[in-house]
Amino acid sequence: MRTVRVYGTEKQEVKRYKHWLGKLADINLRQSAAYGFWNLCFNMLYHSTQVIAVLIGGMFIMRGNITAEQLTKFILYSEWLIYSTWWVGDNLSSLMQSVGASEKVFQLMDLMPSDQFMSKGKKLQRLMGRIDFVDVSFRYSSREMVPVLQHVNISVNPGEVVAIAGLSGSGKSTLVNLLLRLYEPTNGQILIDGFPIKEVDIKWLRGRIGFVGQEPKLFRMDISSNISYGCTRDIKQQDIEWAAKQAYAHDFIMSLPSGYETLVDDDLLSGGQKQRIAIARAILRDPTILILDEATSALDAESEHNIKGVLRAVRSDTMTRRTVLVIAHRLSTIQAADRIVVMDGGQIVEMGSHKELLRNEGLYARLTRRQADAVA
Ligand SMILES: Nc1ncnc2c1ncn2[C@@H]1O[C@H](COP(=O)(O)OP(=O)(O)OP(=O)(O)O)[C@@H](O)[C@H]1O
Repeated sequence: MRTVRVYGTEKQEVKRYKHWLGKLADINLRQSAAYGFWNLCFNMLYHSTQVIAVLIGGMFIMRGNITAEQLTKFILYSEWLIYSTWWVGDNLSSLMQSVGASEKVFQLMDLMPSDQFMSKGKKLQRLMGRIDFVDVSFRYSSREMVPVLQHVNISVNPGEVVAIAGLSGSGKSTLVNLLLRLYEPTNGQILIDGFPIKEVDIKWLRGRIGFVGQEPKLFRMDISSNISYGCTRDIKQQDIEWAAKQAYAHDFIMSLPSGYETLVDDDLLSGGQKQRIAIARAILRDPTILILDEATSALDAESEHNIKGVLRAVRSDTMTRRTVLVIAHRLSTIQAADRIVVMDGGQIVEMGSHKELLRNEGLYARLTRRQADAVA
Protein backbone atom coordinates (compact mmCIF):
# COMPACT_ATOMS: atom_id res chain seq x y z
CA MET A 1 0.00 0.00 0.00
CA ARG A 2 2.82 2.35 0.98
CA THR A 3 4.58 1.82 -2.37
CA VAL A 4 1.35 2.48 -4.28
CA ARG A 5 0.72 5.70 -2.36
CA VAL A 6 4.30 6.93 -2.63
CA TYR A 7 4.38 6.36 -6.40
CA GLY A 8 0.85 7.74 -6.85
CA THR A 9 -0.26 4.68 -8.82
CA GLU A 10 -3.71 4.29 -7.21
CA LYS A 11 -5.52 4.72 -10.55
CA GLN A 12 -3.39 2.13 -12.35
CA GLU A 13 -3.83 -0.32 -9.46
CA VAL A 14 -7.62 0.18 -9.42
CA LYS A 15 -7.62 -0.37 -13.22
CA ARG A 16 -5.55 -3.52 -12.83
CA TYR A 17 -7.86 -4.75 -10.05
CA LYS A 18 -10.95 -4.08 -12.17
CA HIS A 19 -9.40 -5.86 -15.14
CA TRP A 20 -8.87 -9.07 -13.13
CA LEU A 21 -12.24 -8.69 -11.43
CA GLY A 22 -13.82 -8.44 -14.92
CA LYS A 23 -12.07 -11.65 -15.99
CA LEU A 24 -13.34 -13.42 -12.87
CA ALA A 25 -16.88 -12.14 -13.48
CA ASP A 26 -16.65 -13.38 -17.10
CA ILE A 27 -15.63 -16.88 -16.00
CA ASN A 28 -18.43 -16.98 -13.39
CA LEU A 29 -20.94 -15.78 -15.99
CA ARG A 30 -19.95 -18.53 -18.44
CA GLN A 31 -20.06 -21.12 -15.68
CA SER A 32 -23.57 -20.00 -14.66
CA ALA A 33 -24.76 -19.96 -18.30
CA ALA A 34 -23.47 -23.52 -18.87
CA TYR A 35 -25.12 -24.72 -15.66
CA GLY A 36 -28.40 -23.00 -16.59
CA PHE A 37 -28.34 -24.61 -20.04
CA TRP A 38 -27.70 -28.05 -18.53
CA ASN A 39 -30.60 -27.61 -16.08
CA LEU A 40 -32.93 -26.37 -18.85
CA CYS A 41 -32.14 -29.34 -21.11
CA PHE A 42 -32.59 -31.76 -18.30
CA ASN A 43 -35.90 -30.32 -17.09
CA MET A 44 -37.24 -30.32 -20.64
CA LEU A 45 -36.22 -33.94 -21.09
CA TYR A 46 -37.65 -34.89 -17.69
CA HIS A 47 -41.04 -33.27 -18.18
CA SER A 48 -41.47 -34.19 -21.85
CA THR A 49 -40.67 -37.81 -20.98
CA GLN A 50 -43.47 -37.76 -18.41
CA VAL A 51 -45.98 -36.17 -20.84
CA ILE A 52 -45.09 -38.67 -23.56
CA ALA A 53 -45.29 -41.58 -21.09
CA VAL A 54 -48.76 -40.45 -19.92
CA LEU A 55 -50.04 -39.95 -23.51
CA ILE A 56 -48.74 -43.24 -24.93
CA GLY A 57 -49.44 -45.12 -21.68
CA GLY A 58 -53.03 -43.73 -21.65
CA MET A 59 -53.57 -45.06 -25.20
CA PHE A 60 -52.28 -48.49 -24.15
CA ILE A 61 -54.60 -48.51 -21.10
CA MET A 62 -57.60 -47.66 -23.33
CA ARG A 63 -56.66 -50.48 -25.66
CA GLY A 64 -56.39 -52.76 -22.63
CA ASN A 65 -52.69 -53.62 -23.21
CA ILE A 66 -51.60 -52.44 -19.73
CA THR A 67 -53.31 -51.51 -16.47
CA ALA A 68 -53.36 -48.02 -14.87
CA GLU A 69 -51.32 -49.48 -11.99
CA GLN A 70 -48.56 -50.63 -14.37
CA LEU A 71 -48.40 -47.18 -16.00
CA THR A 72 -48.16 -45.44 -12.60
CA LYS A 73 -45.34 -47.79 -11.53
CA PHE A 74 -43.51 -47.18 -14.81
CA ILE A 75 -43.78 -43.39 -14.46
CA LEU A 76 -42.61 -43.47 -10.82
CA TYR A 77 -39.63 -45.71 -11.55
CA SER A 78 -38.57 -43.71 -14.59
CA GLU A 79 -38.87 -40.50 -12.50
CA TRP A 80 -36.49 -41.94 -9.88
CA LEU A 81 -34.11 -43.12 -12.58
CA ILE A 82 -34.04 -39.75 -14.35
CA TYR A 83 -33.67 -37.84 -11.09
CA SER A 84 -30.76 -40.07 -9.97
CA THR A 85 -29.05 -39.64 -13.35
CA TRP A 86 -29.41 -35.86 -13.01
CA TRP A 87 -28.04 -35.93 -9.45
CA VAL A 88 -24.99 -37.98 -10.50
CA GLY A 89 -24.30 -35.65 -13.43
CA ASP A 90 -24.75 -32.58 -11.25
CA ASN A 91 -22.27 -33.82 -8.68
CA LEU A 92 -19.81 -35.31 -11.14
CA SER A 93 -18.02 -32.00 -11.73
CA SER A 94 -17.43 -31.35 -8.01
CA LEU A 95 -16.39 -35.01 -7.67
CA MET A 96 -13.80 -34.50 -10.47
CA GLN A 97 -12.53 -31.34 -8.73
CA SER A 98 -12.09 -33.25 -5.46
CA VAL A 99 -10.25 -36.06 -7.27
CA GLY A 100 -7.87 -33.49 -8.84
CA ALA A 101 -7.24 -31.81 -5.49
CA SER A 102 -6.68 -35.09 -3.64
CA GLU A 103 -4.20 -36.18 -6.35
CA LYS A 104 -2.11 -33.11 -5.49
CA VAL A 105 -2.32 -33.91 -1.77
CA PHE A 106 -1.15 -37.48 -2.39
CA GLN A 107 1.69 -36.25 -4.61
CA LEU A 108 2.84 -33.96 -1.76
CA MET A 109 2.53 -36.80 0.77
CA ASP A 110 4.66 -39.02 -1.46
CA LEU A 111 7.50 -36.46 -1.65
CA MET A 112 10.63 -37.67 0.11
CA PRO A 113 12.31 -35.33 2.59
CA SER A 114 15.58 -33.79 1.41
CA ASP A 115 18.63 -36.10 1.51
CA GLN A 116 20.04 -33.80 4.16
CA PHE A 117 17.46 -34.98 6.66
CA MET A 118 17.33 -38.61 5.53
CA SER A 119 20.94 -39.42 6.26
CA LYS A 120 22.20 -39.21 9.80
CA GLY A 121 25.45 -37.29 9.69
CA LYS A 122 28.34 -36.97 12.12
CA LYS A 123 28.03 -34.94 15.30
CA LEU A 124 31.52 -33.71 16.12
CA GLN A 125 32.59 -33.79 19.75
CA ARG A 126 33.20 -30.07 19.72
CA LEU A 127 32.92 -27.57 16.91
CA MET A 128 35.97 -25.35 16.73
CA GLY A 129 34.68 -23.16 13.88
CA ARG A 130 37.16 -23.79 11.08
CA ILE A 131 35.62 -23.38 7.62
CA ASP A 132 37.25 -24.34 4.30
CA PHE A 133 35.76 -23.70 0.88
CA VAL A 134 37.75 -25.98 -1.42
CA ASP A 135 37.47 -25.17 -5.12
CA VAL A 136 33.74 -24.48 -4.76
CA SER A 137 31.73 -23.70 -7.89
CA PHE A 138 27.97 -23.23 -8.00
CA ARG A 139 25.06 -22.57 -10.38
CA TYR A 140 21.41 -22.17 -9.33
CA SER A 141 19.29 -24.90 -10.95
CA SER A 142 16.84 -22.25 -12.20
CA ARG A 143 19.71 -20.60 -14.15
CA GLU A 144 21.98 -23.49 -15.10
CA MET A 145 23.85 -21.42 -17.67
CA VAL A 146 25.04 -18.74 -15.23
CA PRO A 147 28.01 -19.63 -13.00
CA VAL A 148 27.41 -17.86 -9.69
CA LEU A 149 30.56 -19.08 -7.91
CA GLN A 150 33.71 -20.20 -9.69
CA HIS A 151 36.57 -22.09 -8.01
CA VAL A 152 36.26 -20.36 -4.65
CA ASN A 153 38.97 -21.25 -2.11
CA ILE A 154 38.81 -19.71 1.37
CA SER A 155 40.02 -21.00 4.74
CA VAL A 156 38.64 -19.36 7.86
CA ASN A 157 40.39 -20.14 11.15
CA PRO A 158 38.51 -20.72 14.40
CA GLY A 159 37.75 -17.39 16.07
CA GLU A 160 38.64 -15.37 12.99
CA VAL A 161 36.47 -12.46 11.83
CA VAL A 162 36.23 -12.54 8.05
CA ALA A 163 34.33 -10.02 6.00
CA ILE A 164 33.09 -10.71 2.48
CA ALA A 165 32.90 -7.64 0.29
CA GLY A 166 32.15 -7.06 -3.38
CA LEU A 167 29.68 -5.55 -5.78
CA SER A 168 26.01 -6.49 -5.70
CA GLY A 169 25.46 -9.88 -7.37
CA SER A 170 29.08 -11.00 -6.92
CA GLY A 171 27.98 -14.11 -4.98
CA LYS A 172 28.46 -13.12 -1.32
CA SER A 173 25.07 -14.36 -0.08
CA THR A 174 25.36 -17.50 -2.20
CA LEU A 175 28.56 -18.38 -0.37
CA VAL A 176 26.68 -18.20 2.94
CA ASN A 177 23.74 -20.15 1.50
CA LEU A 178 26.14 -22.98 0.70
CA LEU A 179 27.63 -22.87 4.19
CA LEU A 180 24.12 -23.16 5.66
CA ARG A 181 23.53 -26.06 3.23
CA LEU A 182 20.51 -24.38 1.70
CA TYR A 183 22.10 -25.46 -1.61
CA GLU A 184 24.80 -28.00 -2.50
CA PRO A 185 27.93 -26.89 -4.42
CA THR A 186 27.98 -27.93 -8.07
CA ASN A 187 31.70 -28.66 -7.76
CA GLY A 188 34.22 -28.71 -4.92
CA GLN A 189 33.39 -29.08 -1.26
CA ILE A 190 33.03 -27.25 2.03
CA LEU A 191 34.81 -28.56 5.13
CA ILE A 192 33.80 -27.83 8.72
CA ASP A 193 36.63 -28.50 11.15
CA GLY A 194 38.17 -30.58 8.36
CA PHE A 195 35.06 -32.77 7.80
CA PRO A 196 33.08 -32.52 4.53
CA ILE A 197 29.92 -30.60 5.42
CA LYS A 198 27.86 -33.31 3.65
CA GLU A 199 28.93 -35.82 6.32
CA VAL A 200 28.03 -33.59 9.26
CA ASP A 201 24.56 -33.84 10.83
CA ILE A 202 22.73 -30.88 9.35
CA LYS A 203 20.50 -30.11 12.36
CA TRP A 204 23.45 -30.34 14.72
CA LEU A 205 25.49 -27.99 12.53
CA ARG A 206 22.70 -25.44 12.06
CA GLY A 207 22.24 -25.44 15.85
CA ARG A 208 25.81 -24.15 16.11
CA ILE A 209 25.56 -21.48 13.43
CA GLY A 210 23.96 -18.13 14.21
CA PHE A 211 22.62 -16.33 11.14
CA VAL A 212 21.26 -12.80 10.93
CA GLY A 213 19.83 -12.00 7.52
CA GLN A 214 19.34 -8.62 5.86
CA GLU A 215 15.69 -8.42 6.84
CA PRO A 216 15.31 -10.38 10.05
CA LYS A 217 11.87 -11.67 10.96
CA LEU A 218 10.48 -11.00 14.41
CA PHE A 219 7.35 -12.64 15.81
CA ARG A 220 4.34 -11.05 17.47
CA MET A 221 5.41 -11.83 20.98
CA ASP A 222 7.39 -9.93 23.63
CA ILE A 223 11.02 -8.93 23.10
CA SER A 224 12.36 -11.52 25.59
CA SER A 225 10.55 -14.33 23.75
CA ASN A 226 11.80 -12.99 20.41
CA ILE A 227 15.39 -13.07 21.68
CA SER A 228 15.08 -16.54 23.24
CA TYR A 229 13.25 -17.91 20.17
CA GLY A 230 14.65 -21.30 19.07
CA CYS A 231 17.09 -21.51 21.98
CA THR A 232 16.94 -25.05 23.31
CA ARG A 233 19.10 -24.67 26.43
CA ASP A 234 17.75 -23.47 29.75
CA ILE A 235 18.05 -19.69 29.81
CA LYS A 236 17.37 -17.02 32.39
CA GLN A 237 16.39 -13.37 31.93
CA GLN A 238 19.97 -12.31 32.66
CA ASP A 239 21.21 -14.44 29.72
CA ILE A 240 18.73 -12.64 27.46
CA GLU A 241 19.95 -9.27 28.73
CA TRP A 242 23.60 -10.31 28.25
CA ALA A 243 22.87 -11.20 24.60
CA ALA A 244 20.97 -7.92 24.13
CA LYS A 245 23.94 -5.98 25.52
CA GLN A 246 26.31 -7.75 23.14
CA ALA A 247 24.00 -6.86 20.26
CA TYR A 248 23.74 -3.21 21.36
CA ALA A 249 20.01 -3.66 21.92
CA HIS A 250 19.75 -3.42 25.73
CA ASP A 251 19.59 0.38 25.97
CA PHE A 252 16.80 0.87 23.45
CA ILE A 253 14.84 -2.07 24.91
CA MET A 254 15.04 -0.52 28.40
CA SER A 255 13.79 2.79 27.02
CA LEU A 256 10.53 1.12 25.88
CA PRO A 257 7.66 1.44 28.41
CA SER A 258 7.46 -2.30 29.11
CA GLY A 259 11.14 -3.06 28.51
CA TYR A 260 11.76 -6.70 27.64
CA GLU A 261 8.04 -7.45 27.96
CA THR A 262 7.10 -5.07 25.15
CA LEU A 263 5.00 -6.80 22.49
CA VAL A 264 6.72 -6.62 19.11
CA ASP A 265 4.37 -5.00 16.64
CA ASP A 266 4.95 -4.20 12.98
CA ASP A 267 5.31 -0.46 13.48
CA LEU A 268 6.93 -0.47 16.89
CA LEU A 269 10.57 -0.99 15.97
CA SER A 270 12.83 0.49 13.34
CA GLY A 271 14.65 -1.80 10.89
CA GLY A 272 17.92 -1.32 12.77
CA GLN A 273 16.30 -2.17 16.11
CA LYS A 274 14.79 -5.33 14.63
CA GLN A 275 18.20 -6.29 13.34
CA ARG A 276 19.74 -5.77 16.79
CA ILE A 277 17.12 -8.07 18.36
CA ALA A 278 17.87 -10.66 15.68
CA ILE A 279 21.59 -10.36 16.46
CA ALA A 280 20.83 -10.85 20.18
CA ARG A 281 18.78 -13.94 19.24
CA ALA A 282 21.71 -15.35 17.29
CA ILE A 283 24.24 -14.56 20.05
CA LEU A 284 22.07 -16.12 22.80
CA ARG A 285 22.35 -19.48 21.07
CA ASP A 286 26.11 -19.12 21.66
CA PRO A 287 26.95 -20.17 18.11
CA THR A 288 30.47 -21.24 17.21
CA ILE A 289 29.99 -19.63 13.81
CA LEU A 290 28.16 -16.32 13.52
CA ILE A 291 27.06 -15.04 10.12
CA LEU A 292 25.88 -11.46 9.72
CA ASP A 293 24.38 -10.20 6.50
CA GLU A 294 24.45 -6.43 6.76
CA ALA A 295 21.24 -4.67 5.71
CA THR A 296 21.38 -2.95 2.33
CA SER A 297 18.38 -0.79 3.11
CA ALA A 298 18.32 2.93 3.83
CA LEU A 299 19.08 2.07 7.42
CA ASP A 300 22.70 1.47 6.54
CA ALA A 301 24.16 4.02 8.94
CA GLU A 302 22.34 2.37 11.85
CA SER A 303 23.16 -1.09 10.60
CA GLU A 304 26.81 -0.12 10.23
CA HIS A 305 26.85 1.01 13.86
CA ASN A 306 25.28 -2.30 14.95
CA ILE A 307 27.66 -4.50 13.04
CA LYS A 308 30.71 -2.51 14.14
CA GLY A 309 29.57 -2.76 17.76
CA VAL A 310 28.88 -6.49 17.53
CA LEU A 311 32.28 -7.10 15.93
CA ARG A 312 33.92 -5.17 18.76
CA ALA A 313 31.96 -7.13 21.37
CA VAL A 314 32.76 -10.47 19.73
CA ARG A 315 36.47 -9.67 19.53
CA SER A 316 36.79 -8.37 23.08
CA ASP A 317 34.89 -11.30 24.66
CA THR A 318 37.67 -13.90 24.92
CA MET A 319 35.35 -16.33 26.77
CA THR A 320 33.11 -16.79 23.75
CA ARG A 321 35.50 -16.55 20.85
CA ARG A 322 33.62 -17.40 17.68
CA THR A 323 34.21 -17.49 13.98
CA VAL A 324 32.40 -14.57 12.38
CA LEU A 325 31.51 -14.09 8.73
CA VAL A 326 30.15 -10.67 7.80
CA ILE A 327 28.67 -9.89 4.42
CA ALA A 328 29.34 -6.19 4.21
CA HIS A 329 27.79 -3.63 1.94
CA ARG A 330 29.34 -0.61 3.65
CA LEU A 331 33.07 -1.13 3.67
CA SER A 332 33.60 1.18 6.64
CA THR A 333 31.87 -1.48 8.79
CA ILE A 334 34.48 -4.10 8.27
CA GLN A 335 37.78 -2.29 8.54
CA ALA A 336 38.45 -4.07 11.85
CA ALA A 337 37.92 -7.57 10.40
CA ASP A 338 40.93 -9.92 10.59
CA ARG A 339 40.60 -10.54 6.88
CA ILE A 340 38.55 -9.16 4.03
CA VAL A 341 37.64 -11.36 1.07
CA VAL A 342 36.72 -9.38 -2.05
CA MET A 343 34.48 -11.06 -4.62
CA ASP A 344 33.77 -10.14 -8.21
CA GLY A 345 31.69 -12.18 -10.68
CA GLY A 346 31.63 -15.24 -8.39
CA GLN A 347 35.39 -15.30 -7.92
CA ILE A 348 37.70 -14.17 -5.16
CA VAL A 349 39.77 -11.37 -6.58
CA GLU A 350 41.50 -10.09 -3.44
CA MET A 351 42.09 -11.12 0.15
CA GLY A 352 43.84 -9.37 3.04
CA SER A 353 43.46 -6.82 5.81
CA HIS A 354 41.94 -3.39 5.20
CA LYS A 355 45.37 -1.73 5.03
CA GLU A 356 46.85 -4.39 2.74
CA LEU A 357 43.92 -4.12 0.35
CA LEU A 358 44.13 -0.34 0.24
CA ARG A 359 47.83 -0.64 -0.61
CA ASN A 360 47.00 -3.13 -3.40
CA GLU A 361 45.03 -0.44 -5.26
CA GLY A 362 42.62 -3.09 -6.54
CA LEU A 363 38.81 -3.43 -6.49
CA TYR A 364 38.57 -2.97 -2.71
CA ALA A 365 40.50 0.31 -2.81
CA ARG A 366 38.30 1.52 -5.69
CA LEU A 367 35.07 0.56 -3.89
CA THR A 368 36.26 2.19 -0.66
CA ARG A 369 37.08 5.43 -2.49
CA ARG A 370 33.73 5.34 -4.31
CA GLN A 371 31.79 4.91 -1.03
CA ALA A 372 33.83 7.63 0.68
CA ASP A 373 33.08 10.00 -2.22
CA ALA A 374 29.38 9.14 -2.02
CA VAL A 375 29.29 9.94 1.71
CA ALA A 376 31.28 13.22 1.32
N1 LIG B 1 17.65 -18.22 -5.90
C1 LIG B 1 18.33 -17.80 -6.97
N2 LIG B 1 18.07 -18.33 -8.18
C2 LIG B 1 18.76 -17.93 -9.28
N3 LIG B 1 19.74 -17.00 -9.27
C3 LIG B 1 20.03 -16.44 -8.08
C4 LIG B 1 19.35 -16.79 -6.88
N4 LIG B 1 19.87 -16.07 -5.86
C5 LIG B 1 20.83 -15.29 -6.40
N5 LIG B 1 20.93 -15.51 -7.73
C6 LIG B 1 21.88 -14.88 -8.65
O1 LIG B 1 23.18 -15.23 -8.21
C7 LIG B 1 24.06 -14.12 -8.35
C8 LIG B 1 24.73 -13.84 -7.01
O2 LIG B 1 23.75 -13.45 -6.09
P1 LIG B 1 24.08 -13.18 -4.55
O3 LIG B 1 22.78 -12.86 -3.88
O4 LIG B 1 24.88 -14.29 -4.01
O5 LIG B 1 24.98 -11.86 -4.67
P2 LIG B 1 25.41 -10.85 -3.54
O6 LIG B 1 26.83 -10.51 -3.80
O7 LIG B 1 25.08 -11.37 -2.19
O8 LIG B 1 24.47 -9.59 -3.87
P3 LIG B 1 23.90 -8.45 -2.89
O9 LIG B 1 25.11 -7.69 -2.41
O10 LIG B 1 23.05 -7.62 -3.79
O11 LIG B 1 23.12 -9.12 -1.79
C9 LIG B 1 23.23 -12.96 -8.87
O12 LIG B 1 23.44 -12.88 -10.26
C10 LIG B 1 21.80 -13.37 -8.57
O13 LIG B 1 20.93 -12.87 -9.57
